[in-house]
Amino acid sequence: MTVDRQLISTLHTAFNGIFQQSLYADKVIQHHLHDNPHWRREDKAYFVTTLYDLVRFIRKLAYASNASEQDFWPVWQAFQLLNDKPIPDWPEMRNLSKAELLTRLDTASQAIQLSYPDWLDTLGSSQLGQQWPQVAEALNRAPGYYVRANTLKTSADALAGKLEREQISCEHISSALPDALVIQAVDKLFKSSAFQSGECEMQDAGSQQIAPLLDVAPGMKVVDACAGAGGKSLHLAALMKNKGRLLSMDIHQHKLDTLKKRAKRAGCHMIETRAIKNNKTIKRLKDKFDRVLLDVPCSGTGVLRRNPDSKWHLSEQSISDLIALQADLLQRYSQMCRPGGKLVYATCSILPVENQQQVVQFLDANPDWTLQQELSLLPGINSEFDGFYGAVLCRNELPQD
Ligand SMILES: C[S@@+](CC[C@H](N)C(=O)[O-])C[C@H]1O[C@@H](n2cnc3c(N)ncnc32)[C@H](O)[C@@H]1O
Repeated sequence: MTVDRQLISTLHTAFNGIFQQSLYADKVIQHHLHDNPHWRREDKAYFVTTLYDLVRFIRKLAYASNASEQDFWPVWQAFQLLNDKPIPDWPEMRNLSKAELLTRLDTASQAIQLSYPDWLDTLGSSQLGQQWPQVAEALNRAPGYYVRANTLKTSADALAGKLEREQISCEHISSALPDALVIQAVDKLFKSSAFQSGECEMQDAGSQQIAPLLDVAPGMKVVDACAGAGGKSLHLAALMKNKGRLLSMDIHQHKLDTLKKRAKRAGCHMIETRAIKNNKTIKRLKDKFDRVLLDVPCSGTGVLRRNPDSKWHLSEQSISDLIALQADLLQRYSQMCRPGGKLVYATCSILPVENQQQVVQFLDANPDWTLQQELSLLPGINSEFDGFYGAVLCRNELPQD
């Protein structure tokens, strides 16, 4: 295989956009794909997978090639060598061999070998012990792509047939995830008629395991208090068969606006949205709901496969701020649940300090709640999907007089 100079020059520009101008990798990728419509399918695939891998492994590649993390050429050359890809005869290439790179890496620290910041490697090890290296490695792999059949409009079988007819090959995952399909050719999905007519939503198969924890039924009153753009609200509406009340809230109106558009496409007419302006918005809803979903802001460490650049943007301080916010939201927003109702506390974090430890602290301070069930999806340990956590908490009935 020859290496195309124009493709690699574009990769270089994209790399600088991410590492020198701090642009988000997905935005940079979208921009360059748009600017290069003539690229062949394999060029596009090489560009996207290589750029994401450079982001994932930048620390390791820079160390192995004895270069700065800002220095594209040796980093890219190390990537090519370590992945047994061709090295062109260009003046930018150094006199490097794969054996030399591997020898340097042999004596590198675990954080460098796994390509994580030191502080995150230390935190991961202290939180997950011996499981951490496996989880860290799994989070360094490219993600799979999944859709959820919108059962308000179709079934997973009918959707699979329709996607296949549109040249999007797909497969059922398991009977435990009846509405989930894994798909190839993700680039074709958004233009497909199945997607445009609201018969499916793109949603990781791990994420699809959160809404069912709420054990909703048609006619219930449910609030999704950190709804964002509505991935889980749409799933809840489908599980409720569009019957009852589903209030989707967030502090950001623009996310709720996106949610409204998605809800319209998906035919989820039961969804009402409300922006949270202050604590009064929450207090007014005290004891009002049968079910409360708190899909709280978190480190996103469970979804690093999709957002590999975020491991370089996170910090110990940002995680400790998030932990304080999560505890506060759990305490205040849980009051919207009626006695006898249920709340699901969820994150896309793999860190117990954002998950189990938050729940233990909440239960210690709130004896009228009990833990019914916990789900902890750890990539590389018990899940091939993204990392998610969900705890089902029940608010005890008030004692009868
Ligand atoms: C993990 S994301 C939610 C993802 C969403 N549930 C989904 O499935 O697509 C967390 C959301 O919490 C929102 N958020 C942040 N602070 C909040 C607060 N004080 N109250 C409610 N929502 C908040 C963020 O805007 C973000 O949309």
